[in-house]
Amino acid sequence: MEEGTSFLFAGVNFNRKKFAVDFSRFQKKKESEKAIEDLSFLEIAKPEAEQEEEEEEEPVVPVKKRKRKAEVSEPVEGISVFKTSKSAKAAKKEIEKPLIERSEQKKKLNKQLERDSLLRKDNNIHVSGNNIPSPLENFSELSSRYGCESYLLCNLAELGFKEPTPIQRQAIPVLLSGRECFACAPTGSGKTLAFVCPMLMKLKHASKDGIRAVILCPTRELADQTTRECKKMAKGNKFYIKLMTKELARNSDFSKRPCDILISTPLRLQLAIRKKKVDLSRVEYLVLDESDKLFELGLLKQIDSVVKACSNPSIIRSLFSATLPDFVEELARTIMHDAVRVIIGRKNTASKTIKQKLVFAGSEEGKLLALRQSFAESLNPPVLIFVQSKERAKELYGELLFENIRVSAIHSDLSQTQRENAVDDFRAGKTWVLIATDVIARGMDFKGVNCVINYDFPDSAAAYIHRIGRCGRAGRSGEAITYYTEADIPYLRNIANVMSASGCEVPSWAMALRKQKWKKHRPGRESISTQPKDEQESTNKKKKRDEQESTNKKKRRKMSKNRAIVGDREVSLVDSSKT
Ligand SMILES: Nc1ncnc2c1ncn2[C@@H]1O[C@H](COP(=O)(O)OP(=O)(O)OP(=O)(O)O)[C@@H](O)[C@H]1O
Repeated sequence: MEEGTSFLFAGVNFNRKKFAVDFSRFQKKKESEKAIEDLSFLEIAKPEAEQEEEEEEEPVVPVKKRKRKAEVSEPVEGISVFKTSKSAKAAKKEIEKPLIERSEQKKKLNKQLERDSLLRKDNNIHVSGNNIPSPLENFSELSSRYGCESYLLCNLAELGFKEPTPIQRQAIPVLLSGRECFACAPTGSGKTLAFVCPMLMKLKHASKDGIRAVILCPTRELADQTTRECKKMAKGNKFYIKLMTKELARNSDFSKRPCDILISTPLRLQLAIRKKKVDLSRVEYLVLDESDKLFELGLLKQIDSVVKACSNPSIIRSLFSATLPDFVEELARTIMHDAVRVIIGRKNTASKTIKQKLVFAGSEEGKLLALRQSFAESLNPPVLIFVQSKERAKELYGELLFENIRVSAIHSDLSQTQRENAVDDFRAGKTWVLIATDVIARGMDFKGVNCVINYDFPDSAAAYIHRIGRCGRAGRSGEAITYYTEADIPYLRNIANVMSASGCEVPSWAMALRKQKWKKHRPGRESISTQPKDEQESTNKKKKRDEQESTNKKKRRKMSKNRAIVGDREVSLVDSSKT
């Protein structure tokens, strides 16, 4: 390994030999078998159980037992052949008691295992790992099994959460029992609560002993939303919950400010680590939300520095996402210990409550016409429209602005305040249509979005799942429309597969297309405009001329500031020796 490269990168080429022990832990085994194997008291009871079965098949009494029987007493016609002593009887009872207890325990355990597997089956929960805790039947088990404080149960009730969602049923007990976890569950299925609730329960109370939990999110918007959700859940218990802003990352010394839970994007936290503004050595819980995004190449180094800085050996790490590619699991296994894997439904599938549709738009112009037509016929706001770049977001915004539709756009060229306003206005219903790049494709919880339109074809199946997952959340229904052009056809099969896996109708020819080796699909597209092409060209030329003119003006103004007229000569005021 290169010097300075950390263990996280070592996992990129997952060495199965080197990690044979860890790897073997994740080999699939029957859950019930495992639970039985792992309970120490059953290790003693197991041979006995086997013996019982043997006894049923073969009526021969084992030597040991016969001997003991003879020692105790064998009444023949009412007379004891051997003298029975009180102490022998007592000894027999003593021996029998734990055996009975063990067999009772075993019966109980088997019943529990049956209940667990039924509950998991009903909720489509798939688990693997050692000795996995029982799923929750209801929220009140949080207090009966784990001593949850009443403030948290009150908050759940206040939020109207009557029953745990499938991911919450299983991931909460896993984390509460101190186990690491990687979890994959559909979009909008309540993953946030699945990691926030056990975190609050384990941290118990606010403290000033430094940062104890970190949640990493791939975007500022999601970090902001998670902070708000965390605060809602913690209401009534004065935890210090902080969102890492740029300002805090640069200038605030966290050793001087109390912080129990820190929520950040990887970039900001890495900056604070580099500037020695945070000490993460006491962190007990680390959550990587949207973990597959965080494990993408662009963010991997930042994640690595956070993982390294969280040096507490008893840290509990967990990964959550609606999509969990195999490479992320393999990478995660190299850093996690005895982790439990929880998958709800099938891995990498879209939420079943979304009606998905493909629309052939032919060309870029066709897309705009199709969009206008669907707005005229059946606009059912709020609607979220995804495009592939910030330039295209601006172009489409320009086109829709004059259509008497309350529209706004969000992309990375906007300031943070502008981005926040766009999200807030959409949430508050001030705008009906939000045009967005993939910056808000993941994790954002807009409660009532009715329809997601993929104006530009998504660049991967995962992007598709996350984008359309902005509607159809928490059991609500939603609609997803994906426009495609000739350029997108080779990539249609990946999306068609996702659609078909969640029970939507897909044209058979799309499923029969050749399998593409996946690479990000972002083709060059004509600009979004209904202007005829020659007009478009002249508008573009004019735009360019105006831009050039304004840059020249700025330059001239700057230069004239640095020059003065001395006598009849114009001289430079800039010290030429310094330039
Ligand atoms: N037990 C529950 N009962 C009802 N609603 C719930 C429950 N838990 C969470 N929710 C609600 O479900 C919605 C989706 O939750 P959340 O944002 O955590 O989903 P998610 O699985 O993280 O989605 P994504 O994959 O898009 O990030 C939220 O509005 C949340 O308030």
